[in-house]
Amino acid sequence: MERAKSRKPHAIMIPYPLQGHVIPSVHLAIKLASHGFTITFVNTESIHHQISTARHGDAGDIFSAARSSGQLDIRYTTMSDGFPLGFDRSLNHDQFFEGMLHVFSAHVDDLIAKISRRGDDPPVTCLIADTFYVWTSMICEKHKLVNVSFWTEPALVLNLYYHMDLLISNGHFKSLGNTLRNHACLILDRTCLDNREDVIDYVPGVKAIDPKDLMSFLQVSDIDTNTRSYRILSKAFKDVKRADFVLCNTVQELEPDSLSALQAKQPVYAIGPVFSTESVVPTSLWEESDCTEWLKDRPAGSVLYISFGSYAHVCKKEIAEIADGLLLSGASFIWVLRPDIVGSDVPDFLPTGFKDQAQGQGLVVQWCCQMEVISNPAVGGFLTHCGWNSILESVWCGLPLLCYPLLGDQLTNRKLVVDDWRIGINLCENQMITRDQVSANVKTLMVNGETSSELRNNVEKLKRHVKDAVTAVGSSETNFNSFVSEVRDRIETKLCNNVNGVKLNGLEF
Ligand SMILES: O=c1ccn([C@@H]2O[C@H](COP(=O)(O)OP(=O)(O)O[C@H]3O[C@H](CO)[C@@H](O)[C@H](O)[C@H]3O)[C@@H](O)[C@H]2O)c(=O)[nH]1
Repeated sequence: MERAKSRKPHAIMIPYPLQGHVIPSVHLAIKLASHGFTITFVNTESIHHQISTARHGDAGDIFSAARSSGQLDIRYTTMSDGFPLGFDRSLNHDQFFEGMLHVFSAHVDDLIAKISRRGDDPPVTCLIADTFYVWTSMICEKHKLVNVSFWTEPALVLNLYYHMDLLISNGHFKSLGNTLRNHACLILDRTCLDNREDVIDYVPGVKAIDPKDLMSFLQVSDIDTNTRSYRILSKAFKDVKRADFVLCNTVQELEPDSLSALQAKQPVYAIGPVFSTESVVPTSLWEESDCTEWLKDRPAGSVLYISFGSYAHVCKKEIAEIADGLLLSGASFIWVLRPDIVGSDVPDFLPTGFKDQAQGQGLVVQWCCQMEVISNPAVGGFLTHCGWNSILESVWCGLPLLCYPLLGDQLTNRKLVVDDWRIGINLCENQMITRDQVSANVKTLMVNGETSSELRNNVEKLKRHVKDAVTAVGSSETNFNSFVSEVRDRIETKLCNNVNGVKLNGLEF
């Protein structure tokens, strides 16, 4: 037993193969390694290929600089996601997610078996996988690993998915499976899928939430979408209930009620924000533009930073209205528009002449180092799709937000930002976005006035909570240390249970 106790924990980490999941996972890997873990970090070959392409050459071992600067034991490997490198995952989104649902686990199984066979020192004892994966408990049981789920969205969103059964039984979310059970609806009449529209006030830890603020996947009335996303969600959020630990990239003080409700069910730790302002690990999937020169002589707080993240798409019409609204507002801006923002088959999406008209006022880039740009004193506001990383990063930099949620958790995140914390405003009030609304709201955010200063005061308060949380005595740091100690104990217990001649991933007793 003593031999087992003195060994370092060795965790395999598998982020979801999307930018907004890879970035916090990389930071978590570094944090765990600096607390004595050995980490084997796994990117899909496709993600590795995109990182390499963005850097115009093979990115190699992305942790090599972090390893030598911090003497961290992080190993790096890649695995197939089941599709060839040339397969356009953005364009063939549905097919890709079917693969994630049905094929990915076989590759994970293979990889873990391979790592176990080669007898790594220390042996693998733990798996840290993204909460959206549907296979984690099955893999952990098979390979006798401690199961850690990493949640990269707000605790509120986890809490709502966690209680999907309540939403279904109360008629606020009618899954297709539920509908099919109802014989009267067998004709698949769309009205059968209409969800209740009154306020949801029965989810533990959620005071009240309007159904329009639920994650988009729980608001669908389209049958095909409903079946596909429901199959992933129902499996993943059943599976998370079997995790030994759940790590959330959020802050206890920001979401105490949802966290308490979840903590009453299983060990859930708020350890966020998990990011570093000086990361040496390449993670960008697109080539970054350097905006420093452009920002150099801009007055403090004068530039609006705009990004819709790495995943969601925006249609050409919306881009045109935002573009015109920006010109009308007269505000300076940096606008990140990734090449597949409309679709990877639509290369030209900006209105003709926009770049010329915006010269001097704005800069359009395909990607940048967001943390570096929004930390620049010239930046004074953030027009965002409400991705959770962007919200945390914006709060960290004390920037108020202009919210344009597009899908998934972004709709729920908007509620936190605008309604609960009052650190942002909506870009538009109803579905249809217009240039006049864009211009008016950009001005409200960027030009000094009552609303702008109230938002700035509120975001400063939140920023203090977030920064305090990661100090040595702060909640996130304390939670992280408890997790490290608990996971070590759990590994030991697991090893004890496997004693008496059983060999666990190459570890002998
Ligand atoms: O030019 C850019 C734009 C973004 N980023 C970074 O990319 C990440 C983007 O993450 P996020 O803001 O969360 O947006 P998405 O990429 O859209 O993230 C996905 O993952 C998030 C976390 O699970 C979810 O909240 C989102 O809804 C989902 O779309 C952030 O760390 C940004 O700093 C850059 O470095 N450069």
